[in-house]
Amino acid sequence: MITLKEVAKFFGSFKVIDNISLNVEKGEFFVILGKSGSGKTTLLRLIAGLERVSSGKILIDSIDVTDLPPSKRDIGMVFQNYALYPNKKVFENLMIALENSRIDKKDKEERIMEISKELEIYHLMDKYPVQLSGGQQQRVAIAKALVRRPKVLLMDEPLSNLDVQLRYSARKLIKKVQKEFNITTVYVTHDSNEALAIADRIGVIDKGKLLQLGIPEEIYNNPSSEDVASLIGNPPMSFVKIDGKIIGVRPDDVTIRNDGKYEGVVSNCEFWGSYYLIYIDFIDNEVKATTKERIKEGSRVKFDFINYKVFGNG
Ligand SMILES: Nc1ncnc2c1ncn2[C@@H]1O[C@H](COP(=O)(O)OP(=O)(O)OP(=O)(O)O)[C@@H](O)[C@H]1O
Repeated sequence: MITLKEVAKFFGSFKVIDNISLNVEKGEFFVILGKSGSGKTTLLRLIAGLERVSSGKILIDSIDVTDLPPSKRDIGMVFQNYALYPNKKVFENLMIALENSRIDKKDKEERIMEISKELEIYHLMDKYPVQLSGGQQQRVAIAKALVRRPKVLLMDEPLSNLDVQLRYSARKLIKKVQKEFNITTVYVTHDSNEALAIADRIGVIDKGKLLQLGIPEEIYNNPSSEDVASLIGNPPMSFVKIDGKIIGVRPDDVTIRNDGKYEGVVSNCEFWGSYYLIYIDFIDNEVKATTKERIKEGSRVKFDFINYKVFGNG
């Protein structure tokens, strides 16, 4: 379990992390979601010990690690750039990760074989990193982080260099291995769909503050504020001002019909595969809706909201 107690981090006078307290349970897949610059990477680096907290405490399995260096925290890390030794073969890269483990050579080899089979890199042991595809390098980097069997795995946008197809298979594999080894994981992303797909629980942060903590369904169905709602879902929610109130409505919750209460003009129509996404201008607002058929730009349409969330007075 990882415990953060009122953790704050300043760079100069700039508060990057603002008194964050949270628990990540043993074996939990915890995702930190936030936009660029929100403080995600800094929070992960604080847990790793790559940055020192300005105030607060960090505990791993009830041990206070606040003042310990990364090497003493029993963590594995995977970052965007996979940090493999270019002049070492895959097998040697994995051996280096076990350099300080007090187990004999045979056990080290067994562990490497086990994790390599799991991550489907067994056949790549004699290759140099440069001979591997991005997806293969990423799997080696994960193997490198896991082969020591750390208590905690920290991942910072580990899929961002992969193409779309590979991202899906890689995230499935990460989740499978994480559950099999029951490893407490903190995973940073700015991609809300990725967060919703992979997380046991999500912590949404903005400007260094923890805005909401919950399971994916809670965060999606019941965002606690406009800031959280604006980060979740693709296509995203529209925010409209109606009768002095700010209302958040998802594109799926807008129906186009002849007797609709509202009326506007379609300014854009995009094909998204199984539906079209249309943008409707009305009064000072823009609403996105999904439709089964293409609607020409410039058309007038009537519509209703079948579901929405009120976020306050506008
Ligand atoms: N070493 C540093 N010195 C000063 N400011 C920093 C330092 N590292 C990060 N920052 C600032 O702290 C803020 C948070 O940065 P951080 O990298 O944690 O955000 P992020 O959410 O991970 O963003 P991204 O998704 O773009 O990587 C940013 O405004 C950044 O400019």
